[in-house]
Amino acid sequence: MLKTLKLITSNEGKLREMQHYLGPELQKIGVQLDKLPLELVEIQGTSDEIIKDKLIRASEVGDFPVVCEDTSLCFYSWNGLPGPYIKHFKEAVGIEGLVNMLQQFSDKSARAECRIGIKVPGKEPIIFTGTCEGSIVSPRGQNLFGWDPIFQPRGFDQTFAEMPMDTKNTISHRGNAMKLVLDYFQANPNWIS
Ligand SMILES: O=P(O)(O)OP(=O)(O)OP(=O)(O)OC[C@H]1O[C@@H](n2cnc3c(O)ncnc32)[C@H](O)[C@@H]1O
Ligand SMILES: [Mg+2]
Repeated sequence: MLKTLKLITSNEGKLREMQHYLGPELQKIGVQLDKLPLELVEIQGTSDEIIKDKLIRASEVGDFPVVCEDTSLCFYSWNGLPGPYIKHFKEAVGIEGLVNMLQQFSDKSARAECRIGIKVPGKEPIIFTGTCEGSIVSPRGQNLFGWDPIFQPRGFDQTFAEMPMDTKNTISHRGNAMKLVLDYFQANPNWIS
């Protein structure tokens, strides 16, 4: 019988990417990824503090294995801001506004970070972090997931929004964190039983 891991997020884009990449791979090792669309409360703090707290809140949703995620977008010219507050910045000023935040700086470089937290009842929480270096550009691309149209990963001519999901998942912050999740499950096959 498959063991179930509930993915808790309010974000359809994250759900899609995580189910697309993790779903089939986890199934091969006997774990079924199920979705639970729910917005967890997020504290203020560093990205590490936020995911730790978010994971505690996720584990309080029910007595079953849970996975949650938190994404940061860090501008080097802004010493790491907006960071974990990117959602609020984007809601306040839009993606054009995010591009404008860097107008006066020649350094447009940015780092995307993804933290995936997993909590199995009775076991220690585990957090996996993946990053992706890139730069902030004028919006390009059809995929309208978050700030994808303005993030061009280093070494690529396309923004995330111009790439197929498969390509994005092989290089992205989330893809890199998801690889670590799979490595962990493969090394610890009985972890969630
Ligand atoms: O319920 P949760 O999982 O928290 O979903 P959320 O949308 O609130 O997500 P975050 O708190 O992690 O905030 C991250 C913001 O960055 C956006 N985002 C997350 N991952 C992204 C990605 O891979 N590409 C573009 N935008 C992304 C997302 O839409 C949010 O506006
Ligand atoms: Mg959130």
